[in-house]
Amino acid sequence: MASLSGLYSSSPSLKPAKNHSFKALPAQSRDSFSFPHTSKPTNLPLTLSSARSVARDISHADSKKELLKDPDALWKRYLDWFYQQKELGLYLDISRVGFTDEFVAEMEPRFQAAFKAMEDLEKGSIANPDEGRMVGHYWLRNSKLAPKPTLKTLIENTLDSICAFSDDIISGKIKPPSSPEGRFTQILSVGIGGSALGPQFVAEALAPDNPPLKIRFIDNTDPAGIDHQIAQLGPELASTLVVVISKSGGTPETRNGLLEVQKAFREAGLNFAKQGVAITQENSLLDNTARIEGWLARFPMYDWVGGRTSIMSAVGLLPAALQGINVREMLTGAALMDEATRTTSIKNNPAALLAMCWYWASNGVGSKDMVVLPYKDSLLLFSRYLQQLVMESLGKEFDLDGNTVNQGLTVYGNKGSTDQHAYIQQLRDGVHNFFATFIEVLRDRPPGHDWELEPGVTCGDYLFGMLQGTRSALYANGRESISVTIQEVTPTSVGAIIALYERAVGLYASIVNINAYHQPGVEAGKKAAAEVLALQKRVLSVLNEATCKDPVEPLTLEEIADRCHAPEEIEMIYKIIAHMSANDRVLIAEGNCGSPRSIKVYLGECNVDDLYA
Ligand SMILES: O=P(O)(O)OC[C@H]1O[C@](O)(CO)[C@@H](O)[C@@H]1O
Repeated sequence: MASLSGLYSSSPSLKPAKNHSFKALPAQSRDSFSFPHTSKPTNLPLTLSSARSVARDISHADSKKELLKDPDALWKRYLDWFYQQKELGLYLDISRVGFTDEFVAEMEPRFQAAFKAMEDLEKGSIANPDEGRMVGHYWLRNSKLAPKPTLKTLIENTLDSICAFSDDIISGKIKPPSSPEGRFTQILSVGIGGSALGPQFVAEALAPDNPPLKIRFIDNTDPAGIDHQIAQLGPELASTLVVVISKSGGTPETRNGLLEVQKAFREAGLNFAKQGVAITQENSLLDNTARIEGWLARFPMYDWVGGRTSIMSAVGLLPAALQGINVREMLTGAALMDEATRTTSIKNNPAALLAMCWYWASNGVGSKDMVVLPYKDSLLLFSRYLQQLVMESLGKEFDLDGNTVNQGLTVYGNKGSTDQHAYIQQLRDGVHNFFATFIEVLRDRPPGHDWELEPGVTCGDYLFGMLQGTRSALYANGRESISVTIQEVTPTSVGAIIALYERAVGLYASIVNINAYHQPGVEAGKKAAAEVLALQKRVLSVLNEATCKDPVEPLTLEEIADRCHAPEEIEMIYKIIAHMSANDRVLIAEGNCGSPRSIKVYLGECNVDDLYA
């Protein structure tokens, strides 16, 4: 086995690399931040703007080379910008991001405005103007901040009822009606987006090896995926608590998941209502269904908590508590981080430091992607969780003044060191379109479990070495990185990093002047999907009419499109037919579906009732 020193010897040395593309001094205008800092082949003619961009890169690369040549200066930069939240044992290192003092000074007024906006938001301003809503996820971990006493009471009562309900489920006081086990053993969580990603991340990060209830997720309308989850439960369906989560209560994927699960319950002769729990806004479709059908329990979601920041509401807390995770500690960790990120000094505010680095690294226009690399298996889903938090919040067409800005920040990542054997080759040597965030966890294993797999070296030392080696290798090749360090993966530290990123996203949105709390783009896709399903119904009706003729009249795609009065939708009609035909639906497609021009379609049977519908 290679020794650790051997491992390092194959790493690139810390010498200045060619083709740096670090930034120089910040440009003065908003406009000048819009030049992506990708390295450009120098044999191509340079436009004025790209020449300016390259000039900034070269100038900054020079200062970076200086730092690389001078470890003392780098260490000083490390110490100068090192942030620590003592109570949480959380550190932030931004020394490997190349911002300058001038840049920090330039950002100061924007940050002061962002801090003020955040203060107003926490006091209950309408921080989501498009939807006319307050944004109150910070109140969930400090109910005293809620702008009205009724909200404070609601938050506290909900938390108490979550804890009491989960205690009763775990202890067996509340039993499934027909399970031989006599207690609930499984959770089947049905929800999507913010109604799944938080619970998934928390389960992966914090659930004990043998939780009182194991959790599974249906987070899509993929029938095979749903079947798989139900099949995996097998006879344990009888002891499964089905937690249906949807803030709006009308999301189609979640509704479909619920209907499929209810069908499975019927087929197994089980009473779904006695095992169903709803987490949703009062009087939503889901809430009304649960109330009318008499489900086991209902927990509230609030108008003022967005899906992607709902992890500290019943959405995240109930599934966590049912798995035996200490949700009050999660809330404490988040509250401590909230406190730390309220300071209006950029240098002492870890969320502001993150937002500032994101701005620097991506020129404030998302020109570079954020690669999130937790070196800890249990944090595997953090990047997926952040994808929604960051991209749904920041990916916006218009700014708050109505200007077209097409903002965003792309997030991806999986975990280290696994990714070192996948895409880190490109990060080190390939297209320079990213900055990295390392998440470091100092504690490798619970105390007393460690052992040395070779003299002086543990498995965790290797993981540590891989992280540090990758950070150095990236930096040596001009690739910027942030490091967030926590002591251990605990409910407190997980609560803290969630709160850290929530606040960083909010501040970043302010400094780029966008609404972080709406998602108009998602609606466009949902609307288009509904139109496809409406078109499918028209296609079926046209085909039914042709099938009911004597003799049956098989139709070409053109004929179907004409009769649907949608000639412009012929491609979609073809796709609808190909999909239905692949699924053995009533439809018969003569010819080869791979050759759209050749096919003629009719239905397997004529439905006379539909003719007059
Ligand atoms: O909780 P709901 O209302 O079902 O929504 C699920 C997800 O869908 C979105 O609205 C996007 O469609 C997300 O913002 C949200 O987290």
